[in-house]
Amino acid sequence: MLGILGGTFDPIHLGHLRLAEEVREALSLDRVHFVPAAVPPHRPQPALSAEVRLELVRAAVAENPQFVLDDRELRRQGASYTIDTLQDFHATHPDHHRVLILGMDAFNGLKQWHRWSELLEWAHIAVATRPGAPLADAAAQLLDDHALPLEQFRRQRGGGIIRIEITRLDISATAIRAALDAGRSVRYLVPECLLNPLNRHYSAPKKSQYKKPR
Ligand SMILES: Nc1ncnc2c1ncn2[C@@H]1O[C@H](COP(=O)(O)OP(=O)(O)OP(=O)(O)O)[C@@H](O)[C@H]1O
Ligand SMILES: O=C(O)c1ccc[n+]([C@@H]2O[C@H](COP(=O)([O-])O)[C@@H](O)[C@H]2O)c1
Repeated sequence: MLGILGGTFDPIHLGHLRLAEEVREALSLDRVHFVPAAVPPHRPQPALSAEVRLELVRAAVAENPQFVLDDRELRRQGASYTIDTLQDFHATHPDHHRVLILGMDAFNGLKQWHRWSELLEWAHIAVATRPGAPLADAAAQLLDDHALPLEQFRRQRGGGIIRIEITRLDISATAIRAALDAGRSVRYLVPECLLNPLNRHYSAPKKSQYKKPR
């Protein structure tokens, strides 16, 4: 089974990496594809350019052989709808079952997604706990309607939703951008190898493809 972790990754942080690692382990996934969104739907556009977000994800996943940088959304035109991404994974990896990995905040908003009701035709969903994001009532109903025990989840090609308790790391890209903007340290919130590139992008906005953080 392949894990698919989509995100704006503006920037990628240790919360994303632990999310991927713990879900990979819990579900015995072969690997996790990190898929940066080009034009993320339903939110303001990212502060960092797509090229910079891609390079930061590349550096962050480089040392884990079970993590893969996947730039398919950056190669597409227009909004990065997850339904299109899942269908594309089906085309490129027809022999692999797919698991879409979501933090609870993202799962709570799932019913606002483009063609959301078709997502489970193309993948399972794994929902991970996240501090500050309790399971909303409508999402709890969705989870109940599609919950599958682990054994069946592994056997079935898609259609199941599984909730996974992960280490609760209260880290967000929003807080990281605010710290960088204010010139504060983000050490131990992002992988060590991202500190220099991030500080560069935030201290030299005019020379890079940097856009003013919102
Ligand atoms: N600390 C975390 N714990 C669990 N899940 C997380 C965590 N951070 C991000 N995620 C999940 O990772 C996916 C991509 O998140 P995203 O790139 O939007 O990061 P973010 O930190 O939520 O960013 P922002 O603060 O800009 O909204 C989403 O499914 C989100 O729920
Ligand atoms: O397909 C959609 O309509 C849709 C709506 C909102 C979010 N998503 C995807 O969900 C992932 C997490 O989104 P975000 O905004 O938390 O970074 C990312 O891959 C987005 O492209 C997808």
